[in-house]
Amino acid sequence: MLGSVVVGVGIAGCVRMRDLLAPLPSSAAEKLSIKGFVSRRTLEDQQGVKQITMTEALSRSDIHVAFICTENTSHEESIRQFLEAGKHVCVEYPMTLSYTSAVDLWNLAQQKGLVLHEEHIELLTPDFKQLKKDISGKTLEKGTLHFTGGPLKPNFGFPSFSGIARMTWLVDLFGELTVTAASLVEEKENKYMKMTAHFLTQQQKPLTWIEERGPGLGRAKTIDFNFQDGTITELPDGQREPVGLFMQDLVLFGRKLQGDVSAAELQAERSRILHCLELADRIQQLSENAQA
Ligand SMILES: NC(=O)C1=CN([C@@H]2O[C@H](COP(=O)(O)OP(=O)(O)OC[C@H]3O[C@@H](n4cnc5c(N)ncnc54)[C@H](OP(=O)(O)O)[C@@H]3O)[C@@H](O)[C@H]2O)C=CC1
Ligand SMILES: C=CC1=C(C)/C(=C/c2[nH]c(/C=C3N=C(/C=C4\NC(=O)C(C)=C4C=C)C(C)=C\3CCC(=O)O)c(CCC(=O)O)c2C)NC1=O
Repeated sequence: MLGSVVVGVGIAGCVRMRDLLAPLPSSAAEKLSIKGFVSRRTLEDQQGVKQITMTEALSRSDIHVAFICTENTSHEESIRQFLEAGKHVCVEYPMTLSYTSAVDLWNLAQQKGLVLHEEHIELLTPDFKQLKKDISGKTLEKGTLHFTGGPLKPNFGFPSFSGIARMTWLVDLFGELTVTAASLVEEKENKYMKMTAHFLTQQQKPLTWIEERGPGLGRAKTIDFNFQDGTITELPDGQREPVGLFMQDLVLFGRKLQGDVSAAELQAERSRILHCLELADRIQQLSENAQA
């Protein structure tokens, strides 16, 4: 059994605790058990799980794994502390708020022989799985992905990082991208922002990603993908699955801990994650240059 700690008790942290308390039967997630949670607040027991201090989490020999579920600005430091302490890490996306720090952390994990896993539930949704099937074999001419949502709390970072799930969709569907232009419109007083990023695929086809957040905007994605033989403007309704998204991710993490994921698969995932973080960095630079 691998004793685990959940760091940060928000939406994601609570779901992690729920799933660790009732892992999918006969799956790799059953290898994990929860020993406690860490919070910067003083909290009562959560779902029967006890609060422990960060020092305890880092030093206890029966704790082998940390789930980092805090807001994005604090991921990097927590990941580093747990890796240094010899613990495996599962972090909610985005891993960090810069490409170089992610490379550093990944090297550290490798040196220490530890698993560093970044959650990507957006790739596990039924809609995405169906979209990927529908698109397979088609040749893209141009496309747009427009995300809207409510304002984020502070400390989630630049929108190309907080919204990396949308870019991960594009990269998973269409391959490696190059950023050609990016801009950010921000009305801080209205809690409104709109980021626009333009990409080219390796086949030199244009893709646009819009990340828009503001009060009253519902969480939604609109797509407009033009292919040589037709257009997809609606997300397909995928087949609902009995296993929740975070549980599917937990099973994948568990399989990595057991050494059940092939080196090729690990390498492909790592390349995709680092590529997306590099694009996020580039989008931030271009947007900030445009504003200066
Ligand atoms: N929500 C989702 O569906 C998904 C979230 N993620 C990622 O998960 C991470 C965390 O996101 P999410 O859980 O949504 O964020 P939350 O805002 O719910 O929680 C973030 C942190 O804020 C603190 N916090 C939570 N509630 C309160 C409160 N009432 N008062 C004061 N502090 C509070 C907690 O830290 P502490 O306990 O230390 O105070 C918590 O870890 C992010 O990296 C995000 O990108 C990724 C995919 C999906
Ligand atoms: C109701 C309020 C609500 C909040 C505060 C919320 C927060 C929230 N959802 C996220 C992603 C996500 N959230 C979900 C899904 C959910 N997440 C949920 O909390 C719920 C109830 C669902 C319902 C199915 C998915 C699938 C993602 C992955 C990102 C994506 O698909 O774009 C993220 C990570 C950043 C991002 O990609 O936008 C945050 C902070 N989601 C919400 O729905």
